[in-house]
Amino acid sequence: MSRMVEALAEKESVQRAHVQPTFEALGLHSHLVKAIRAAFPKVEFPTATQIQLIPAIHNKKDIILQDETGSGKTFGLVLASLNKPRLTYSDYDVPSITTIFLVPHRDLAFQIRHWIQKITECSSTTPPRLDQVAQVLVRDGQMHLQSGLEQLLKTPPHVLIATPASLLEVLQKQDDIIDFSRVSAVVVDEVDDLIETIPDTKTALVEKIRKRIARHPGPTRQLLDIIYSKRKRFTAKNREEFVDEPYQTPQLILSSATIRRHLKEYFFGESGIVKGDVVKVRGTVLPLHVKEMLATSVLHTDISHHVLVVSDKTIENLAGAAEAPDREDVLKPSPDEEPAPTPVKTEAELERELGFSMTPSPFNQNSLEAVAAAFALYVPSVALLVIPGATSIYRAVYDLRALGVNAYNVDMLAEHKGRLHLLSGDATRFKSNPTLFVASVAAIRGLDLPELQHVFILGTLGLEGTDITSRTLDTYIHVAGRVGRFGKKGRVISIIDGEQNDQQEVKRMDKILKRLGIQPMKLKEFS
Ligand SMILES: Nc1ncnc2c1ncn2[C@@H]1O[C@H](COP(=O)(O)OP(=O)(O)OP(=O)(O)O)[C@@H](O)[C@H]1O
Repeated sequence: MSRMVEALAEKESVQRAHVQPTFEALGLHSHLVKAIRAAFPKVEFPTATQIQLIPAIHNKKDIILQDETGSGKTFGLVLASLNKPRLTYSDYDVPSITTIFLVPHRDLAFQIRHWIQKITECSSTTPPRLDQVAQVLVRDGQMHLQSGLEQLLKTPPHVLIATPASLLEVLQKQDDIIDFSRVSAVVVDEVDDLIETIPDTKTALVEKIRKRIARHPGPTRQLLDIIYSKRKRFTAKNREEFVDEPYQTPQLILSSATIRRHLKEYFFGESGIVKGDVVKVRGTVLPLHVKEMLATSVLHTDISHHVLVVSDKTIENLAGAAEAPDREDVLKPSPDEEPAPTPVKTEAELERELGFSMTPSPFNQNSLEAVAAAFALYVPSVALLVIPGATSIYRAVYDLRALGVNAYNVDMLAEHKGRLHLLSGDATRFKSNPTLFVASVAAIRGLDLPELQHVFILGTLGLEGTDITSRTLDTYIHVAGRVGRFGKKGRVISIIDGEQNDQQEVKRMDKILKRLGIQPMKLKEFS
């Protein structure tokens, strides 16, 4: 670099530092900031969301955090949580849990732990053991809840990351395992996924959903009722009775890109959990309306949306799709990289495959072929395929492999099934054999694979139910939001069966995009 270029770069970084607060200025300890920079060299300055969020967390008031997908909400929550001081249970001199993250699925839990692990490893020459800093509690084939419970008792971590169902189950086994009056904060990440609410209107559909929710309130509601039982008992009228009672409950942080009015009303009203002052941290998002024309504001402009309609004979762009400009910015495959290692199959996997080879597939093979074709055309290193929840991920993987696609189910604990892709850079050396991760909608909220530029959606049924509700639209926003993160370009390609039920699927997709105000674009390689 010439001296002049160096001087200019230095000037720019000085100017930036003047306008943009540093993590230290927001209250993060300098040793933590050092570890963050060492673990994530690309993280230099806080994002706009983090600038508001980190000081708000230190203020201890409840927080509603809403900003677009990929704006750094979860990452900011992790940093602020690691910065919190640890309390101890004075009776036993054992450290208590400082922050509990409630997340909708195991892979997000492991992603968060992986981030914490990276930071911990960079925190000193003799870093603390990971289980002292972060533990995951999920219902998982590989991890028995009993062992999670024992681990929690033996070494309470600074940060506990759990799915609500597993934490509830552990509390039902041993209700005093966590003293919630000692917990500093409870983060409900992807809160609208964990707590379903609906608008207060009187349509038959809304009534049906309301009854279902009343019958099955779900583990998150039950868990928050336990953690915040003291708040629930406290009203303006009985205030006096509680004067002498310690009224200490954890700071509650509700986070998502899509928090609708009816969810806030649930927290402020019906639930009796949120009282008093709440800090609202909002980014650029505009309110989500029942008529969704503003919803694109929560989708990045650098994501383009495409729909391929598939029949026995053709793969076509959706009628009415606009001509797309050339997308040089979306990476093209680069053939000369190192080949990816082929993992050895387990006995269970081989047995499962044998079973599949003898049974007909539930998937429309034309649609899977369209996925395989678009994947081969566009994907440089990694893509995500979202399939309907009622179908088998393993079967989809098997069928796609038969079509020559390097497909895997997402598993953030396994190197080649996601872990390698959690941090940008690690997997780019495997470009010659791009990977397609297959997941259902239930397992993609909050996932962050920095290289991801393509998401495929197989049919509309994965987008929550057969009716189009606000949840369907929010689900599309979250699926699309896996790409276009942090200034990267992205494509969302929906694959729709054009021969099903008088084009019902095509009409449904068209309606979803219209309600979201999205103009689909043509993929010029298809007719
Ligand atoms: N200050 C920062 N500078 C650079 N990169 C950042 C910064 N903060 C977060 N990131 C990166 O941005 C990506 C998205 O972060 P994160 O998952 O926290 O977003 P999010 O808002 O929670 O998204 P979603 O709504 O989809 O869950 C991650 O790869 C993270 O490492």
